[in-house]
Amino acid sequence: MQAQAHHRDLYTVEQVRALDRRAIHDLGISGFELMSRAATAAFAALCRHWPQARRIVVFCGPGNNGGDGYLLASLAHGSGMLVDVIELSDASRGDAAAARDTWQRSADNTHHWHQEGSLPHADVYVDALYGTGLNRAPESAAALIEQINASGVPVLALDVPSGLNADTGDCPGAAINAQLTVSFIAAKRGLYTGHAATKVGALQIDTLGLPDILWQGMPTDATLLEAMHLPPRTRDAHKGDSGHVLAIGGDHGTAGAIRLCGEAALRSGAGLVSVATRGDNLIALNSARPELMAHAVHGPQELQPLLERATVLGVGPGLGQGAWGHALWLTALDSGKPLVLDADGLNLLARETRSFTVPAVLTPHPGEAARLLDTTTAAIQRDRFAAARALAQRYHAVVVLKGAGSLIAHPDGRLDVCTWGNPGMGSGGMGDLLTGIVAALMAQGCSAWDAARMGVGLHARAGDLAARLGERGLLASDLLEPLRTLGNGLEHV
Ligand SMILES: NC(=O)C1=CN([C@@H]2O[C@H](COP(=O)(O)OP(=O)(O)OC[C@H]3O[C@@H](n4cnc5c(N)ncnc54)[C@H](O)[C@@H]3O)[C@@H](O)[C@H]2O)[C@H](O)CC1
Ligand SMILES: [K+]
Repeated sequence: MQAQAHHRDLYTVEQVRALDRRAIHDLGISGFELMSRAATAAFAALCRHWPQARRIVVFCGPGNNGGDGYLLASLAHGSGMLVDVIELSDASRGDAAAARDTWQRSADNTHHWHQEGSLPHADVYVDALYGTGLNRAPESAAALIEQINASGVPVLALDVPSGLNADTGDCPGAAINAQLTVSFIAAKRGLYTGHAATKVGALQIDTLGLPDILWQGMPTDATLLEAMHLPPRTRDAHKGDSGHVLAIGGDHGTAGAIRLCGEAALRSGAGLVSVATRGDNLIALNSARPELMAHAVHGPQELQPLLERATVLGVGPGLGQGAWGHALWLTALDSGKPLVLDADGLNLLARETRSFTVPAVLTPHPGEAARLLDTTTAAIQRDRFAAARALAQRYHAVVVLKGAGSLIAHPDGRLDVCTWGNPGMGSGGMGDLLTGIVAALMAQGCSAWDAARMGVGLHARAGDLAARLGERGLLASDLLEPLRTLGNGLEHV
């Protein structure tokens, strides 16, 4: 399997179709040849992943995804495997019909799927129902998809797990749970975010042996986030060189959130970290982490001198949306300091929209994003790429849309996708850490864009390192040590 030509580029379905057209019209490689190469690549992956497989069932849909399946079935039959093909219809057209004929000539083991029928057992099921052509929730195939998922037989998905939207990562209805997905020619962006995490399984991208020239000059939509960390400190560095983060939050009795934010900023290398919070949080903060300089702030007048000394602000953890929190939030936004907004800092922004002129990073989860765009969480998750870009445009800020496959969007349209992280990170306080990490990186001189990308990557990779002791029971504070290790580029410790 060749490494994809541009290993980090992600494409929309339309852009992949443009690549197909270029392959066919400029390189003179026919659609049927592409289909044959796809089948060959997928069959090789099947044999590598399941070397003991002797019996397979290939489920073929009406389009070219089905065509890939028919040709894979022919290859498997030719290699001596026992092969059944179950098809949704015999209405294939064009290349898919030619592929179906190829299968029919090599074996006549084709069955039409009936809802009441049971599925033949096999070592592996091959999902060739729908690929990039999926344009709505599966109707007739929904019951078949549920049967396949319930069978317990491992599934190899061709190009896209059927039912997953290759553009958005959304599943409008039933969708295949694959153990392995082999996707052709280019990485579709929907394979990396949203429901993809539970549908795709292991993912292999196969360029089908096409020459690099195919991708040159072709538009891409997004980029896979790469591991980043700051360069080592110069030997004569002192704390003043690494900026001063001011974390603002922690209403009565909510010291935990702002403490995690401050600690994460310290562990991410900020030279100084101050905390502006309610007076009754001071003892908790000072005893837990004396390196944090905690200040009791009753209102804007006490906040002002702290703002003047700060390089970057982290606003929102535990802030609340009451009079106190709102007053501090307004003063912070009017200070003209670069900032990271999270949690209630975002909920207040949803109530009083601002477009930022200073470097700003917003870190909403889908619910906060919905409030910021006056829509529903379901709408956000239906197209996370569009939502992240809409937020970045509306607020003129770098936006991190959290969730499986966090997206980092720049107001100019650039977008990175983070594939690290795990479900254990859904616990409280994880977002507070990210706020502190990003603020600390900005305080050390990173642009909002670089700080958001580096911060999301460090946060998620720290979560994966900490999850090696188990995802269940993973706590935000478990990430603080790995954060320091990764932040220094020492991930192999
Ligand atoms: N990208 C490449 O270079 C290659 C792509 N190939 C394969 O082709 C499919 C895309 O094929 P296409 O015919 O466009 O669509 P699908 O096979 O995914 O879908 C078939 C057909 O089904 C209809 N449809 C869509 N959604 C539904 C639904 N929910 N219910 C019922 N019917 C639906 C719609 O009309 C579609 O056209 C790609 O994924 C690759 O596997 C080449 O074969 C290899 C190279
Ligand atoms: K498929």
